[in-house]
Parts: sequence; C-alpha cells; structure tokens
Amino acid sequence: MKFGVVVFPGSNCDADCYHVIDKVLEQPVTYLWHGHDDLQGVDCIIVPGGFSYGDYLRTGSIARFSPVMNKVVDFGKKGGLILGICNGFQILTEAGLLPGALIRNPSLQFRCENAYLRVERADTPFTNEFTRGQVIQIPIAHGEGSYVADEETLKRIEDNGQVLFRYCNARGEITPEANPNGSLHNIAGIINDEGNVLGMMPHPERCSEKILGGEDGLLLFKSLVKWWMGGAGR
Ligand SMILES: NC(=O)CC[C@H](N)C(=O)O
Repeated sequence: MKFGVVVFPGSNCDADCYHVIDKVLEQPVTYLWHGHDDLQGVDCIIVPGGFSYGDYLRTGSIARFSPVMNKVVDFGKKGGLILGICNGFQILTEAGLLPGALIRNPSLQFRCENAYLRVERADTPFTNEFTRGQVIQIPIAHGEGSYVADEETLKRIEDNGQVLFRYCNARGEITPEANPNGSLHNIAGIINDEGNVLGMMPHPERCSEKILGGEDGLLLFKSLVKWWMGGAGR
C-alpha cells in the first residue's frame, strides 16, 4: 500500500509521518510536494501537521490553494483515502473535504500535551484495529484546534456517525474538563460522509513507537493497511 505525505512550506510533521510509514509500518511512501500536481499513484494521502504558510490569515487557508490540493480534493471525491492530522485537518476543512472548521482555542493557549480519546467507531478504514469505546492516549499540539460547525452540520455528522474520536478522561467519560480546546461535543476527529477522509487534531505519528512513550497511534496506520490489504485495494 503506497502512501504519500504532502509537504507545504511550514509543514513540520511530514518527516515524522514518513518515518512511521517507512520504518514502523514498513510500507512504501513518498513525499508529495505542494507545488506539483502529481500524486505518484499513491493509495493513501497524509496531510501532515505543521504551520503551512506560517498559519497566516487562518490555519490552512493558504495551503488549500496549492497545486497539489486540487489533486488531493479530486482524489478524495473519488473515494481515495486521506488522513489529515492537525494542520492537515485544518487544511481539509478549508478545502471543503470535511465539514466544519477549526478555530483558535478559547484559552488562547497553544496546547501541547497528551490527550485521552474515546474511539467511537471501529468499523472504518481508519479505526478497524481499535475496539469501539476504547480509550487511547495521543498527543495534541495546536493553537487552533477548537472544532466548530453550525447546528445543522453538527447534527448531521452526529446522526451519520462521522465522529471517530472524542476527547475524554482516563475512564472514557466525555466531560468539559477533558476537552483541551473547547471543541463542540468534545470532537477530536471526524470523517466525511463517504467515510474515506479523516481529519483529527491529535498526532498519531507521535505515538507509534514504544520509545516515544506509546503506540496507540500505530493502530490507526495499521487499520489503513489492514483495510487496504483486506480487499479495498483490489
Ligand atoms: N501541530 C500542528 O499541526 C499545529 C497546527 C496549527 N498550526 C495550530 O497551531 O493550530
């Protein structure tokens, strides 16, 4: 299963994602330069975290106009697998591949810490290696990670089961105290209507090896490969 990691000016988690795919997951991976519009035949695109274009104007709002993003949007609309992490999630909402928006944390703080997440569904290409209701720990690192959407959109994504991860406490309870950034409904990650595009604020690539203090993130990458090898790729 061939992965592509998009690189914008200001991306800073691109090499971490590449490393996990290459050395831990042991799958083929290539970088996709923002200025090119060639997806190199990849099966899954990762839009990594960082500060694309310095977060000017609004996070993700400039990156969304990069030549590569035209192809990423086409790919997603045709059912291609896309994973947007942190700034990647922000870019995917700006590009219209995911509903809602990420705004500045109400605390006005850049939050860099471990967060507990509850896995809401285990029947998707991104979460089949987890169990439903599983509590996992994944680091967050962002200043603009507060998920918002209008009431109608929020109801639609909840009714459709598009929320895959919610911030919770160590016991898996969804509480305001466990919410690091004021996201509506404690939302940490959502998929699109069709289920092939995931955006999440926490960083699975930062907890995919024991030496980094945890491997919960690796299950997400493994889910993609399992789903692909299980028939989706043929
Ligand atoms: N780690 C990241 O991707 C940072 C995300 C974004 N630039 C923010 O601060 O909100």
